[in-house]
Amino acid sequence: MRITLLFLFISKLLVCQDTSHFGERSLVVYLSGTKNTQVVAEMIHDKVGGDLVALELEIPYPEDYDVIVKQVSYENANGILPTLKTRVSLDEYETVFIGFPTWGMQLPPPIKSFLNQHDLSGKTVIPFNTNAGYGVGSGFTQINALCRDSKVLKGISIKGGIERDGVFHGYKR
Ligand SMILES: Cc1cc2nc3c(=O)[nH]c(=O)nc-3n(C[C@H](O)[C@H](O)[C@H](O)COP(=O)(O)O)c2cc1C
Repeated sequence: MRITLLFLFISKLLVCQDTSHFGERSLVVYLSGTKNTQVVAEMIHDKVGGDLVALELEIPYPEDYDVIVKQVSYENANGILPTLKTRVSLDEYETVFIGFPTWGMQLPPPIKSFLNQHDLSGKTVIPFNTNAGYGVGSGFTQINALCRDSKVLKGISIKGGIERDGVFHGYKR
């Protein structure tokens, strides 16, 4: 059932786009703590090809949900951009799909790090999101603001796990 819904979701995402130029020059880059966003990223990658990259941090977030929430809140309040372990060269890509979970009703700090460190100007950016049922929050608006010189297409958001309540569709931290 869940897989069927995800297929419908990906189809909807791609039907909304002009897919004629997707292919070897596409990148699907994502952040995922408990694999919900990862599953969606893998499905998009299966459809469009190109490369698939998971963002990893130099210092991973702690295991405990409440501790992560506090850390993320502190990072957001103080403009802290966590250091990424993952290095990506975007030169060869025309289209970049960017996947992220909603954290504190906004973009997770590691996605802000990625957008801060990479030049996406002139590229087509397609955001996608999973969340616990409260939606993408300001995530897509923030992507638009951080990718002013890109062509940002309409993103799609889907309900994933509810980590706060111990509901995991991917895996438990
Ligand atoms: C630090 C943190 C903050 C979160 N904040 C929200 C939120 O504000 N709204 C929401 O709907 N879900 C929130 N979630 C839940 C995740 O968005 C949801 O479980 C998502 O599917 C996780 O994706 P992932 O498995 O790819 O990490 C939060 C999760 C974490 C870890």
